[in-house]
Parts: sequence; C-alpha cells; structure tokens
Amino acid sequence: MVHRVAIIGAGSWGTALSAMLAKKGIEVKLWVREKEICEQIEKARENIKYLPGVLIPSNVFPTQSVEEALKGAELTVLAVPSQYIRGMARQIAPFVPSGHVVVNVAKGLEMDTFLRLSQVVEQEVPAARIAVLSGPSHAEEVGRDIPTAVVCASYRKEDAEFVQDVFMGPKFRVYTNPDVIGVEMGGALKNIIALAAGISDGLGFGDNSKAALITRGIAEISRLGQAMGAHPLTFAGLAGIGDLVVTCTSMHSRNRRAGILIGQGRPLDEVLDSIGMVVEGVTTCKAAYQLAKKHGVSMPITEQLYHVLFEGKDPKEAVTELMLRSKTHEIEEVVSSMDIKW
Ligand SMILES: NC(=O)C1=CN([C@@H]2O[C@H](COP(=O)(O)OP(=O)(O)OC[C@H]3O[C@@H](n4cnc5c(N)ncnc54)[C@H](O)[C@@H]3O)[C@@H](O)[C@H]2O)C=CC1
Ligand SMILES: O=C(CO)COP(=O)(O)O
Repeated sequence: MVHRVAIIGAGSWGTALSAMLAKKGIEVKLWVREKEICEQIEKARENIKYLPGVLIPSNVFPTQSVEEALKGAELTVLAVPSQYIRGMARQIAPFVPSGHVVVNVAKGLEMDTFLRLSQVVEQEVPAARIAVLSGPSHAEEVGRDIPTAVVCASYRKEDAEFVQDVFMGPKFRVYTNPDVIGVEMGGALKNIIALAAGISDGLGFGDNSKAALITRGIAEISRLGQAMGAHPLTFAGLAGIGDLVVTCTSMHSRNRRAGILIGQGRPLDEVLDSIGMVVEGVTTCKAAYQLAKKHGVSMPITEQLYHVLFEGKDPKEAVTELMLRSKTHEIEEVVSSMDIKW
C-alpha cells in the first residue's frame, strides 16, 4: 500500500486525481504553480479556476516547492500540459531517486521534437521508471466520483501493476497494457479529432457527421500509431476509441468546445482565450501533421484541421474537400484478407 504520492500540476486533471487518491487514504503532495491557487486549496479546499465545486480533502497538501512535493513520495504523477512536461521533468529530476515510478497523465506530443511525452520524461529524468495513464476521464466527472475506466501502460509489467494498484478504486477502474506507444498516441491524437468534431457541431452538422469523424478518426489515429510502432488493437481500447468517443461527444471537452467556437467562425486566439484551459489538440495537430508526412501516412482529417487552424482555411471548404477526396476502400486489411474475397 502506497502512503504518499506527489502530483505535479494543479490544473483540472491534477486536482481531480489528487482528490481521488486522497479519498483512498493516500497523502498527496500537490505542486501548484499559481500562489493564489495554492492558498485557495489550502484554505478553501477548492480549486475554483480549474475544478470548481469539487472538495479537496485535507490530506491533499498543496505546495509551490517541487522538492517539498517529492519528499518521501513513493510515486510521482506529472499532470501539466504537454508543452510544459519537459520543463517540469527537468525541475523534478534532481529529487527523483533511481527506480522511482513517474506517471505521465498529460495527452499530447512535444511540438518541436514531435516526441511522445514519455520519451521527453525519459530524456529529462533518466533515473525514473516511466508509466502513462490515459483513457476517457474528464476531470469534472472523476472529481465527482463518477465511474470511470482508464489504462496504464509501462514497459515493465510490475510498474504498470504498481500504478494500477495505486489508482484503482470502486469508482476508478484501471487496466494495464504493455503498449506504451499505442496508449500515448491514442491519448494525444484523439484531441485533434475532438476539435474537428466540435467544428462539425459548430457548423450545425449532425450525428451522422460526428459518427463519421469518430470512425474515420480512429482509422487515421491507428495508421499513424502503427507506423510509430503501436499495436493496432490498442486503438480499440480505452486510450483509443474510448477516449475518442468521450472527447468528441462531451461538453466537458475543452477540445470539442474550442472546435464548436471555431466552427461558428471565431478566430483561434479568441477561442483559446475564452476556453481559459489547455486545448491540447492545437499543438498536437501541428506535430501530427508533420509526423504523418515523415511516416508517409495519410491523415486527411488532421491535414484539413491543420489548414483551418494555422492557414485560415474556411472549415466548410475543409469539409467539402474531405467529402470529395478520391474514392477509397474502408479498411485495406479487409480488402487484402485471404478469407473475404470480392
Ligand atoms: N482535464 C481533464 O479532464 C484531463 C486532462 N488530461 C491532460 O492533463 C494535462 C493537464 O491538463 P489540465 O489539468 O486539464 O490543464 P488545465 O488547463 O486545467 O490547467 C492548466 C495547467 O497548466 C499549468 N501551467 C500553466 N503554465 C505553466 C508552466 N509554464 N509550467 C508548468 N505548468 C503550467 C497551470 O498551472 C495548470 O496546472 C493535459 O495534457 C490534458 O490533456 C488528461 C485527462 C483528463
Ligand atoms: O482527455 C480528456 C478526457 O479523457 C480531456 O479532454 P479535453 O482536454 O478535451 O477536455
């Protein structure tokens, strides 16, 4: 049984996970970047900016010192947005003992290097053993004890099972998976499709369009994931289709909400300001667009979203181009299968 966990980052996800682990009786040291939020959690037991309405138990100890957060911790959770993972990993590195498990829960790719986040953590914290936790898990629901299922991936079975034991509870079920690449790529790339699904809603389209985006979205996520070494079946799991469905359909999703505003014609800067929290799909779209080119993988939705976000393309025109792409098979593997013939 683990007694003390460090959580680095008190945005909505770090805050929800802190409250959840604390309710299991674990002492949580929560590193909070903003002084006023740190004081608010300490005194009012609430994080009004990032997770309003959720009571933060008294065994969550907020601190602004990374050293203090990691002191005596048996596990460390990195819960800052993807573009800050390298900086935070570098800050925690001096306090991470050899063999200590660091779990990344951020979903994205590093924009300049296109690295997966566990690769970034590996570079910055060589003493750590890395795990990733991903899946359909909106902080607003986890913070309210709504039943949720996620997946933990790690290169070592014992590490994945260790993380599983720490997080598992009656309202939070954790599966394990050895496919680190697949779990990370599913979690990162679903945000691109969620932005597109939001745009579809913002344009006034319907459920047919949403289902098409989800289904063709997982096809392109899986293509890039496999090109990078992932197992295809991981994309049929919680970090793949599971997270894609929740993010494309939930009003909690910041990516989907941002997409709705873009579909309604609002400029990207204004949209990001009005959401006020991280919209990971924007930077991930940039990285995935380049990665798809590098691996020679077709990602038509990602490509059109890239043109809309960064080149001012009209979303309606992007939809027309998606619909009128040259005709193709649904699943190449079925066409070339030995069992099913035309
Ligand atoms: N919110 C959710 O429901 C879930 C979020 N995630 C992932 O968790 C990660 C963290 O997201 P949220 O907690 O939702 O973010 P958030 O948007 O709620 O909070 C932003 C966080 O970024 C921190 N921050 C701002 N500038 C920083 C800097 N320069 N250095 C370090 N930290 C800085 C803030 O202090 C705050 O903790 C993201 O990758 C997200 O995709 C994963 C699962 C669920
Ligand atoms: O990853 C999430 C749910 O699983 C959160 O999605 P958003 O970042 O779009 O809110």
